[in-house]
Parts: sequence; structure tokens; C-alpha cells
Amino acid sequence: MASNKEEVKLFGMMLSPFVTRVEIGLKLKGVGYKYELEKMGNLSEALINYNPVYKKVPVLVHNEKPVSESLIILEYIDETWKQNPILPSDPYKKALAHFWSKFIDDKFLSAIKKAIFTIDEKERENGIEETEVALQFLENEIKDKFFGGEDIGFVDISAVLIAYWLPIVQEVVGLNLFTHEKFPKLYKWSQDFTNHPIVKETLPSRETLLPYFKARYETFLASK
Ligand SMILES: N[C@@H](CCC(=O)N[C@@H](CS)C(=O)NCC(=O)O)C(=O)O
Repeated sequence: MASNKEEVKLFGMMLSPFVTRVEIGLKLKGVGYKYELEKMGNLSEALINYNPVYKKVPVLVHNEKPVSESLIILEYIDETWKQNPILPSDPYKKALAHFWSKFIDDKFLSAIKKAIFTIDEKERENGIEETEVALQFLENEIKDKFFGGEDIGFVDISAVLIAYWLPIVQEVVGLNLFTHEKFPKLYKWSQDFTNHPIVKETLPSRETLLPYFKARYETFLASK
């Protein structure tokens, strides 16, 4: 737990998988925090001061020191509060955890964005194919219950957007990318992960996320 002297603030936004990563990390550690709710398109001056480079959430402010970028924040949390480790201590395993988390943010995210937010049919198909290739790499990486072994770790938390956001997003868009048939191990992992009590209590409800994403997708289609 954060001691009384410590002040932990999380600048976040509803329905953001990047903010959810940080919340899961803090809760796994049992660190209490104050949530500062930001609004898309109307960010507070405080947030912009804390993250002038990207002007995005999440930002963790620990005793007035701001840390930005969800994966960097997660590592900071893990190094600051030692209980319930999120990253492996073995340097090679730690390097692999960083590799796969970066893979999710680089390869998977760019592929899925292309698969969803592209009008050009050929380009969209490339996006779908690239998403499936990325999911297959992750399917091959699951050796235990979680990417982190028997307990949730860094890659699991990074992949929350695959476990929870992707099934909802593909339903709205009408894609069948991530199914039990195509990726049995990854699908089973997504069930175990989203049913973990800390993850479950942190995820936004399907009833909120689905209409939000539907509206966003319709706005995109209307703009084309
Ligand atoms: N790479 C960043 C991504 C963060 C991000 O995209 N945050 C979005 C919310 S999901 C945001 O703050 N958007 C506000 C804006 O663009 O004005 C991370 O991992 O923290």
C-alpha cells in the first residue's frame, strides 16, 4: 500500500485500454490512488502540463512527479512497489516481456486500426491479414495459463485491449478476427484474464463500451 506520505494520482479517461492497464497494475500492487477524470477533446491544463509531449492519458503522478505512457508507467509501478511483481526479474524474460508488449502497441495496434478505420477494400484486407498474423504470434507465445506464467504479468496487462476491447470492436465492425476456432489458446487466455477478479472489477462494462465504440465507428463511416 502507498504510505500516508505518498500521493498517487492517475489522470485517466473512461473506456481507455491504456488507462485500464495502469489501473490493473496499481490494483495488483494494492496501491491506492486518486483518479482524475479527463474528457476527450477537452483535456485539463494540469494534464497538458504533466504530459506536454503527447497530451494523452494515462499520466501517473507520484508525489508530484509525472510519468506518461502506459507501458512505462506499468514498469515504474512495478519498480516502485515491489509486492506482486509484474515483470520477471530474470533479464532475458524481462526483455521478452518488453518485446511482446511493444509488439502489441506497434504491430497489433497498427494492424487493427487499418482493419477497422480504412475504407479502401484492399488496404482493409491487408489490415485484417496483419491483425491475424499478429494474433498468431501471440497464440504461439502462450505457454502457461497467462503470458506471465501462473500469475498475471506485464504482457497480460498490455494485452488487455486484445482480451476485452477486440471482441467488442469486432462485433461492432462485423469482423470475425479473434475467435476460439482460430486462436484457441489466446481465446482461453482472454477468458481467464478478463475473469481474474482484479481485472474484472477494473474493466468498463460492455453496456458502456459497445455503444461508445459503435458511435465512434459510425462517425468514422459518415466522415468518408
Ligand atoms: N501510447 C499511449 C497511448 C495513450 C492514448 O492513446 N490515450 C488516449 C485515450 S485512449 C488519449 O489520451 N487521447 C486524448 C487525445 O488524443 O486527445 C499509452 O500507451 O499511454
